[in-house]
Amino acid sequence: MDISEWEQQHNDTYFEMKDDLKKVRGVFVAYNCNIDAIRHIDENDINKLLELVDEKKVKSRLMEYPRQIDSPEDFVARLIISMRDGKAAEVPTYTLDIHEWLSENLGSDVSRMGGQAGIISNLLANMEIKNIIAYVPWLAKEQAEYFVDKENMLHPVIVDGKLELVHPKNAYSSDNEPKVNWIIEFSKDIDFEFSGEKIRVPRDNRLIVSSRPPWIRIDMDQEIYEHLQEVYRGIDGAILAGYQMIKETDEDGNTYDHYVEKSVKLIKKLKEVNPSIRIHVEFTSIQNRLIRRVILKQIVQEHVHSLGLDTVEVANALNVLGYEELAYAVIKKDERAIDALYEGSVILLHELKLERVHVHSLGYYICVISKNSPATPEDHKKSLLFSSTVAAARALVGDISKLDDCDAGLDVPVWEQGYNKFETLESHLIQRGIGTLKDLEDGCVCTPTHDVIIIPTKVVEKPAATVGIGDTISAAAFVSMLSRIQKNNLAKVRV
Ligand SMILES: Nc1ncnc2c1ncn2[C@@H]1O[C@H](COP(=O)(O)OP(=O)(O)O)[C@@H](O)[C@H]1O
Ligand SMILES: O=P(O)(O)OC[C@H]1O[C@](O)(CO)[C@@H](O)[C@@H]1O
Ligand SMILES: [Mg+2]
Repeated sequence: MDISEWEQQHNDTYFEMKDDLKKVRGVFVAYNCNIDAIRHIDENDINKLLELVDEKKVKSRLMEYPRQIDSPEDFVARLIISMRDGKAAEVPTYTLDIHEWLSENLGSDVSRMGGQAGIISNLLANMEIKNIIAYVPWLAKEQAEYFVDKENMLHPVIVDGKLELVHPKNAYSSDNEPKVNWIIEFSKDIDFEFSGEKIRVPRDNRLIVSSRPPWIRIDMDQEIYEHLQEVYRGIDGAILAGYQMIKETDEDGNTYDHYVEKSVKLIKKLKEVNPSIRIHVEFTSIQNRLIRRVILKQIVQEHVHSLGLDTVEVANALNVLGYEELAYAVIKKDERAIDALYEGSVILLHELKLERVHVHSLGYYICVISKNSPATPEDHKKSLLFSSTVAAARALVGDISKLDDCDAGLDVPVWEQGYNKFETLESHLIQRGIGTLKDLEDGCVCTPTHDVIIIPTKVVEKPAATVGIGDTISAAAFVSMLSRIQKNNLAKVRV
């Protein structure tokens, strides 16, 4: 199929999938919500920041490449690296001092909902999907105000010993404080000088300072946990994210095993609430390699059905699973990269015993599916095409505030460069005997051990916002897949 036929496929599928969303009875979303303090900086700002820090210290930090931000010098060093190399980065800070320092010396332009779970909760509630049940262990009053004010936006609370679902603004604890992340955005071609080196920013990008306050815990209130089966409204799927918050040993002396056990217990509880529930984990950048491996091998493997991640995260996952060479091939920007990405996705599917691995990359998605997936390859393909249109709408407009806003994605073209990468993979797979030209033209290949869906996707030339588009892609695809499972089940009942 040529690019115009792929555009037609997007548009033919869209209205059917949009309509099917109403078949989903409810989605549970946990854990991480942030307030994202967003600041776009220019030359003046970077020069002002440089005056506020010790140049010698920054120089030495630049060499050391800090993995966490403990001081203003660490922050400025990571900012210079991001601006100079044009690479998006997300760096944790364990001290609240950085938030204070940035508030005093930089300030933010706007604050918005952040965190995979926060972004996904709002997206799905705005897409008018029934019963979006968010669970945030550290829900504070200020954070609760960032949830969309809609009736289907819910959070569990215990009232007189019984579980109730209310809007998050009525569910917060006044003991909690908001978790604020800083998103420092900068544009291509900014010029500045540091220690005699002239630096020109090669592309629009951002540095994310992910706060990790001492009170953060990936856990669930015991009373809510015990009453969870009272959620009788039917939860067809769960989207879980935020495991990157788990520490090797926390301030209370609990090791990561404690939180792995709690996380697995919640997944098992959700399966008690609905034995046919599908569980999705949205991945993210996890600096700590031990924690990254523990999440994959002890939470995702055996307990989770679906994994969403971008290409860098595929490489990072492969790396800690022992596939260092393949991980490097995924990251290298050469012809083989997309092949390695496909191979790596298949390895993740089998090694982590998943039903589905959905990888999003700029211009194409790859989704590998196990032979026992409750949705057909055609269902998966339609859900990917639908999510490509929804993501394009979000990139174009900056947000989705109602389901019809997604229609805006229909006018976004499939990206030529993404289509070319798709064709590269198509030809390599045919050369290796994995699928015929006909299969690949449809983007749907069935092999003896797994099925593969590959689609070229819509890309917005000048996106209004980029943070959270990956979360949007994964959530829209996963939930529309849930609607297909519901549709198939309803069809069986009718027969
Ligand atoms: N301009 C754009 N138009 C459409 N999709 C985009 C655009 N920019 C980024 N994307 C999609 O968003 C994804 C980013 O996902 P990810 O890296 O997981 O970031 P996040 O999780 O913060 O959203 C990319 O892989 C790409 O598929
Ligand atoms: O790991 P954290 O601190 O929850 O942040 C995860 C992501 O959520 C965001 O708030 C928005 O996606 C970003 O700050 C960050 O990339
Ligand atoms: Mg992501």
